[in-house]
Amino acid sequence: MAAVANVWKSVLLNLLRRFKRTYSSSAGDAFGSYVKIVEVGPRDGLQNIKVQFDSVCCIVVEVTSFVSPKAISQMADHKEVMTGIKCYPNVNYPVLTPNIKGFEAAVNAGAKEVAIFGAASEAFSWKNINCSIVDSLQRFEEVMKSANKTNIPVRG
Ligand SMILES: CC(C)(COP(=O)([O-])OP(=O)([O-])OC[C@H]1O[C@@H](n2cnc3c(N)ncnc32)[C@H](O)[C@@H]1OP(=O)([O-])[O-])[C@@H](O)C(=O)NCCC(=O)NCCSC(=O)C[C@@](C)(O)CC(=O)[O-]
Repeated sequence: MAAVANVWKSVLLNLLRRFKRTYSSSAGDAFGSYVKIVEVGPRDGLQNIKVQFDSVCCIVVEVTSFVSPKAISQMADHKEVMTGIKCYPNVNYPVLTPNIKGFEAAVNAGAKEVAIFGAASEAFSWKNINCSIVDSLQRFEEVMKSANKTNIPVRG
């Protein structure tokens, strides 16, 4: 959660800095260092779904990614986030693991479910996980073998 808040915070701060630069003459010191982040995903997302739900309960919350901090610095605190969250019964807390290194780190940090993520195009595969589709499938096979041995569910 901390990672998500950090990402939102940096996005909003960049927007505010740009807005301030553009309108600083009139805005003056209208902007302090305080930014309020309002997560509207559950409401904004659910209002677009026509089906009436009796009740909605998040039973799966994707927590973080065990990826290279050089690629996604916002996820560098994945171990702290994984070990720091309060886990509730009947809720799953999967994490992204693109390769065996990430999988092992995730399991060591207490993850009980992981997700691998590939690409439909070579271009996105290289952009997203810095390897070809074929290489990514070999990496995923390593994760799957280890996950099967340790009885860890994998979302693909
Ligand atoms: C995939 C890699 C790791 C390949 O990274 P790489 O550079 O191709 O691989 P590498 O083996 O050369 O590793 C480079 C450095 O990263 C380290 N490393 C290697 N693996 C890991 C790891 N797992 N965790 C932490 N560190 C790792 C590794 O140890 C090395 O460290 P160095 O020796 O240079 O100090 C890199 O390209 C990466 O992390 N990319 C970011 C992937 C990412 O987070 N993409 C966005 C995910 S969201 C998405 O795809 C959409 C989705 C999934 O949400 C949609 C949906 O939900 O379905």
